[in-house]
Amino acid sequence: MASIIEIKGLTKVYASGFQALKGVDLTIEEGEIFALLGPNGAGKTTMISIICGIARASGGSVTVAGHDIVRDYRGARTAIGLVPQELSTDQFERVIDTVTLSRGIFGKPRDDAYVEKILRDLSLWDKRNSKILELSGGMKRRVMIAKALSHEPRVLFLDEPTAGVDVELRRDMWKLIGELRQTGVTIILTTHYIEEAEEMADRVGVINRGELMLVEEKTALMKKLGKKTLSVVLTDPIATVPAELADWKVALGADGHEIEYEFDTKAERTGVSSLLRKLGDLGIGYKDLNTKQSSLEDIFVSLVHQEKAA
Ligand SMILES: Nc1ncnc2c1ncn2[C@@H]1O[C@H](COP(=O)(O)OP(=O)(O)OP(=O)(O)O)[C@@H](O)[C@H]1O
Repeated sequence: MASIIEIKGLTKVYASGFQALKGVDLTIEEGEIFALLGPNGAGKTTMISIICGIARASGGSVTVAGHDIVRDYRGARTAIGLVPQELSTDQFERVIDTVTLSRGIFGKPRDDAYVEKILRDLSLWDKRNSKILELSGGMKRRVMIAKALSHEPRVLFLDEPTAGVDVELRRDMWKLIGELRQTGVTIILTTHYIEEAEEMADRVGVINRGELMLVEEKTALMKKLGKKTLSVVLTDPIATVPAELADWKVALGADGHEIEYEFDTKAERTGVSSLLRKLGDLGIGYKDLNTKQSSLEDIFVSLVHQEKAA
């Protein structure tokens, strides 16, 4: 895969003296969905704003589709579509007009067929003659995406695409973003929601206090850092954990019907078979076994935790 964005040594010091980015290096591959995950104030919006030319970097360099964001601002900006956190569009304008106008602002020739295509892709075609203010919140978000895609960008930034929306709309948005990726556009999204990154991203970057702490393929990340929980479903419930199981640090679940054991999938000895043998020795019968992979959320919390401890 070819790279589409190259970020090298990016720093940002605000006028207040606050250092929001501390030397970020990152390459985004064309066609991927990259999720930038981090707590409040981590530097996500600062980074996006610099790439999109809304804020100035204090140091380092960024190229988008081969265009330097400072020396070749126009080239870089043309390659980018940005869906900001806040809805920002004239509420009285008709959907089709606002999207057509956005395209014009980028100096692209009028192309009604293309505008129709994105409105159809985003299920907005039936609403094309509605005023923005007549639309539901979910539809308004779709209009923002249509506007961002109006000039045929190669990279689409979504800054917290599902902040403050209900579960149904969030799932809708995920589906939509998945469909957009089929069109070949590279998608970078920022999110607080680990579930969102887990659901959609090919790669995940974790940013905290202006530093990119890790960038990994999502599945590799889950495998590498992931722990699993084994649930042993007992034939008969038990009231307390027998002292003989102290070495495994198990917990009781499901009102004493399950024994839960967390183990490290990377470890040479996971302790799973010895635990099961021990249960046999103790005459504790079981009828089922389940394992559950820990989520990206656990990984994220443990990373941020490790950094704090360090
Ligand atoms: N104009 C500014 N002047 C001074 N400090 C700023 C400015 N803008 C942002 N900051 C600070 O820079 C840090 C990073 O902010 P940024 O908005 O990039 O974080 P974020 O990761 O996007 O957070 P959130 O998830 O809350 O949007 C924060 O501590 C913020 O207070």
